[in-house]
Amino acid sequence: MNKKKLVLIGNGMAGINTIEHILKLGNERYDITIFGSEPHPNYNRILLSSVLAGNAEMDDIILNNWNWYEENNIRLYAGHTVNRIDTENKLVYTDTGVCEPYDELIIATGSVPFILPLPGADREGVIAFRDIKDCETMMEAAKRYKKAVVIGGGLLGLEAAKGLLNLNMEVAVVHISDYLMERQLDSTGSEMLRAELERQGMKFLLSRQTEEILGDDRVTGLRFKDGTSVEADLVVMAVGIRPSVQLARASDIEVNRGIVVNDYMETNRPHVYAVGECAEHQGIVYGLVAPLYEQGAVLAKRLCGVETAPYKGSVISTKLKVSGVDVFSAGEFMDGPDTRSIRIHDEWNGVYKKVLVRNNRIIGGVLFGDTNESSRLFQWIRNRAEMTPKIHVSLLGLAAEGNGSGGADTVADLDNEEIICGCNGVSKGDIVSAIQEKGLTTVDEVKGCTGASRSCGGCKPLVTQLLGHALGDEFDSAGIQKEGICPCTPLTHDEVVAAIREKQLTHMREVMHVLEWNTEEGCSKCRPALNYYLGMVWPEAYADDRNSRFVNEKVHANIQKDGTYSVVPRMYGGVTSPEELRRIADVAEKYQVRMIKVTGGQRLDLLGVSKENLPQIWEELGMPSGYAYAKAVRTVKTCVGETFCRFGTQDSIQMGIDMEKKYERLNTPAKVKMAVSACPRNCAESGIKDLGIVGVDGGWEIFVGGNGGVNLRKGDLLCKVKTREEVLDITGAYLQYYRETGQYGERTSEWVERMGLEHIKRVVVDDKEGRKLLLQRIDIALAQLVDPWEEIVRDAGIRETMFEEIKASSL
Ligand SMILES: Cc1cc2nc3c(=O)[nH]c(=O)nc-3n(C[C@H](O)[C@H](O)[C@H](O)COP(=O)(O)OP(=O)(O)OC[C@H]3O[C@@H](n4cnc5c(N)ncnc54)[C@H](O)[C@@H]3O)c2cc1C
Ligand SMILES: NC(=O)c1ccc[n+]([C@@H]2O[C@H](COP(=O)([O-])OP(=O)(O)OC[C@H]3O[C@@H](n4cnc5c(N)ncnc54)[C@H](O)[C@@H]3O)[C@@H](O)[C@H]2O)c1
Ligand code: SF4
Ligand code: FES
Repeated sequence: MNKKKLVLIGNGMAGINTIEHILKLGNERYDITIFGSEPHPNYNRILLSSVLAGNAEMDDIILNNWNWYEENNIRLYAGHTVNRIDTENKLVYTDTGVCEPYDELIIATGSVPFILPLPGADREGVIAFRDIKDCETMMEAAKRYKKAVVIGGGLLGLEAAKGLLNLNMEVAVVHISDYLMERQLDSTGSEMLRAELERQGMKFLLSRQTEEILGDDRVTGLRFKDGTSVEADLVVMAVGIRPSVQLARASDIEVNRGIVVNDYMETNRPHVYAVGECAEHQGIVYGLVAPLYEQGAVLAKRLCGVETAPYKGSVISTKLKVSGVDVFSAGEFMDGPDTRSIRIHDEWNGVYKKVLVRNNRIIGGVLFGDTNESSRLFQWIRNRAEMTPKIHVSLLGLAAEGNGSGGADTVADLDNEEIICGCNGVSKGDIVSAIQEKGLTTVDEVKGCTGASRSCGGCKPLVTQLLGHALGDEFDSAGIQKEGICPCTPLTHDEVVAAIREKQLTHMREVMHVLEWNTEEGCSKCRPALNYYLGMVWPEAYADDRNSRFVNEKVHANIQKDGTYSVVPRMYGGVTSPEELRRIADVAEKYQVRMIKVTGGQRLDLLGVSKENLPQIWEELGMPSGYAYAKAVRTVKTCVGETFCRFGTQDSIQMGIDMEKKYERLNTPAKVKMAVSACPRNCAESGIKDLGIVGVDGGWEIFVGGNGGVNLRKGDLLCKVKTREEVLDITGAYLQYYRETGQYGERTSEWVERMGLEHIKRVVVDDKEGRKLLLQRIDIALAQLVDPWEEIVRDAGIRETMFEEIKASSL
């Protein structure tokens, strides 16, 4: 059957959720192409608040990595914005010159933050909070500035403010109303929230309307309509969002506030659908994922020809994601002439519960301080349940139990239809049957299997309780805490490596089979990890599985946001020569390389190379790969050292070259950056490298576990040695020990903290016999390595396979 072309505009949460549903339905109909303005794979926007607050890393919030697109034969244009849709001829056009035909088109362009049209709103330091870039800007600003002001005391503003507090900024929230979260809370709940947030260090400027943003180039403060002002060197606007509809409007698709859709998410144009925050259904535009996912499920079925009930709108609930503050709100919460309420206000415990009733039906509620009952309350609200003496007693009973009620009894009491994960619409029954039928034992497995806890993560405690309830005596609470590699297995990284050694497992399939993976092929999380572990344990016998590597490692170059690649040849110790520079210049001219950039690792990066030209460029450069794309030893940065510098006490350049020549291409759990400085002035920044060497009088100091990236960490002094040979011995043993005990993806900065510096010292420095064995093992590993660029240039077979793969992949 000839496949139809399905095009999705918007690589965000709602659009990709729809595609996931289509894939689950068994996608035989469509060739899928996705356009996304952001240069990232699909990520969990909700958890940006957690990243900002320091409770998650950027890597943790990727929902579907680059490999997922490849594995599902999806062509992704990341960093491409669609700027025109021709609905007559069924074509979409991008700002990058791509034109793509479609048979069916989904618009999922989300929202844009509303920026108050104030004088000075374009000053540096005035931002919104919507995407990874904003989050990074805030994290950077927090390193240099002290005073942050957030405009808007809604969900987003308070989560941003809490994140900035955690980043050690002084934070004031400017709010237009006289109480916070007035769209979700009544005045009592809001007062309690304000008091708690003030206790945590937040300041509030309520009932203020900003008139002007002050400053020259960069913001210095805000002036309000009442004449008062506040100082600020960072301003975050969180005053609501607007559906992103310009594209649809310009393409003659009906737009009101959002893109108007019917109960099947169809727009007024044939074969064009809209889903997510950009869509308007029965006059409502939603701004939370739960309704957007409900829309996606209906649309996916519609597109796959599976019968579906129409989408009839959603009842929504919200939870604030600020640690130490439990707030839940759903349905109506403001008293009216025709409403009655049941209220529990326990000032001693800091708990407030309010349930609103109209015509004896439960129509809404607020929980503050104890949100354990939120699922049950939400269920009552969704069903417009009748207020009964039983529910009344149950509500009062909850008050008597006070803060922290819940636990096993709470989940045991829930009906099977009750929704545990509001974001993904997963019920207690769904989770319990998945646990029982598929033998799940961890939250991660439940997440992989049912989707519960995959979005805001607020339901994780309930999922954990359900596991305990469903497994009874078999429930291993310690086991629940351990992090499995991925949802395919409950085993941890360490357990898998131990089993590979003990059971002599030598192939990926064998590992999955013997260790009872619950998927046949594994997934994009476990396959690269297993490929690394098998290669590390069996360096001579194991044949690297290229297909299990991430796309950059497969093509030995870094993909850039515009779909081109970057080429970084190795320059040992950061030293080059006129001949090398000439070759680089010739190649750059011949292949019209867009930019040559000096990298932080002291090499030259050729940017904007088209994939077809990669092998010719490698050949004509005649230099080894710099491995700038791999989980491997990257660079050794050096200072000029004693040869040229007055302060130099050692030959840092030669030491750097020796180390780089010895360890180049070595696969490691995560990238490894090194540096050698010839005196403690540390011009090569040895103190923030995975391995940093510093020359001192009569020897060298070896620093480990440094990191100059997002999680800045100063390296620890491992030991001091006298000779070049000792440096190579200790660094070799250190690298091999990291290779053997590091978890795939774990940088040395995390590994050193996990293992403990003293322990590493004992193994690598004090235990001479052990060190010898580590060095023997690293030598075996190093002996297997060949330069991938040279191999591809030399071997037409490999080149062809790689090219087929590159062609098949749009990434
Ligand atoms: C910090 C933060 C915390 C949040 N917390 C919660 C929460 O706790 N619970 C909750 O339910 N919701 C929360 N939300 C809201 C939730 O993230 C959104 O409702 C959801 O992401 C919307 O999904 P979407 O796919 O409609 O839009 P988006 O996720 O915004 O995706 C749209 C994508 O389309 C791209 N795009 C737009 N125009 C084009 C174009 N012309 N061409 C190509 N690409 C285009 C955009 O760049 C974007 O990547 C939060 C939002 C933020 C910012
Ligand atoms: N935990 C969650 O569920 C969560 C977290 C973050 C974001 N979100 C979603 O992201 C979207 C954006 O969130 P949001 O908080 O920006 O939107 P919002 O519309 O919910 O809140 C904006 C707030 O800004 C206030 N405001 C408006 N104009 C103002 C002004 N001139 N000065 C001061 N305050 C002003 C409003 O009174 C309102 O309380 C929403 O859809 C929200 O639901 C949800
Ligand atoms: S680290 Fe010391 S020796 Fe090296 S360049 Fe700087 S000052 Fe000179
Ligand atoms: S409630 Fe948000 S992920 Fe489950």
